[in-house]
Amino acid sequence: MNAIEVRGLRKSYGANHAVAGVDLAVGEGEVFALLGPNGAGKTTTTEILEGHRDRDGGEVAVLGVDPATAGRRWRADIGIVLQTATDAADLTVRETISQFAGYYPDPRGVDEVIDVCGLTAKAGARISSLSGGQRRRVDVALGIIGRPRLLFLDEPTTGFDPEVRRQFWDLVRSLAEEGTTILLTTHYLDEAEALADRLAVIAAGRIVAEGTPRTVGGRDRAPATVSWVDAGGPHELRTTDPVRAVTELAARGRISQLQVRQPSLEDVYLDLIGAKA
Ligand SMILES: Nc1ncnc2c1ncn2[C@@H]1O[C@H](COP(=O)(O)OP(=O)(O)OP(=O)(O)O)[C@@H](O)[C@H]1O
Repeated sequence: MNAIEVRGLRKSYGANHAVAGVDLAVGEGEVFALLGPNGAGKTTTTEILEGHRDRDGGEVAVLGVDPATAGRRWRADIGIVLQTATDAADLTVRETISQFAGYYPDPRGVDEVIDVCGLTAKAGARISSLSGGQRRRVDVALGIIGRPRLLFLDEPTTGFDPEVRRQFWDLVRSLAEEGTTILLTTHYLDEAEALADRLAVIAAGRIVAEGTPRTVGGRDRAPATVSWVDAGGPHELRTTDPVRAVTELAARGRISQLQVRQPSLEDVYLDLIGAKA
């Protein structure tokens, strides 16, 4: 059974077809990234999967259950880290996490979660005194405290400094190793590349490409860019056979600053969403 199975999902707000026929399958234990520009329909899609928004059409099964009719047991298997930060309460980090732990039948240890989320030094601090990135880590802690089988991460590292982002990636990897299925929404393509087994690019409510970070949108078959400088100045060549291009260049004599660049995930992504001519 797939952890997530979606067919023909549709959701409109008036005349705005925010989700216009999305098909999606995420296997158990997979880390799957949903990419797309602002307003593409990612949040609408994930909120339907989380059971937080109703849909106009299509079939949806999350952990084998339709989220529109799912009950408390299903909810205990789902972890959610939303875009909005935790409300600034007067409770401390430890108190907040302990309180949430009480909502679940088989929670992780509070101190273990505080530790893996890098919050040990702040465990006794009030939530209202935390920085934006620290609060975000509390959001993540609350998302994983219930030991979810499926974790939704909606732009989880926004506001993280580079070091904390790397720690967070390690945390996601260790959750994935434990078998947690993860649906990640992100605008950071390096994050998708580092974490996702597979990804889908969504634009204007439709999936425009799906694959692994290496192959999506024909990335593995796309032309490479060879650039160099010679007596005539800088040059650039797009070719599907960079080895041959480099061999020919080398035979020609004096060149410098030779570079061969395969298209990055960002290049492919921008092409897919029509951001480049
Ligand atoms: N509650 C709502 N009422 C009306 N329109 C909405 C509502 N929520 C979303 N929309 C519209 O639906 C479309 C998809 O929005 P959605 O939030 O799903 O996009 P997104 O891909 O998550 O964007 P972002 O990257 O900015 O978070 C947008 O055009 C948005 O304006």
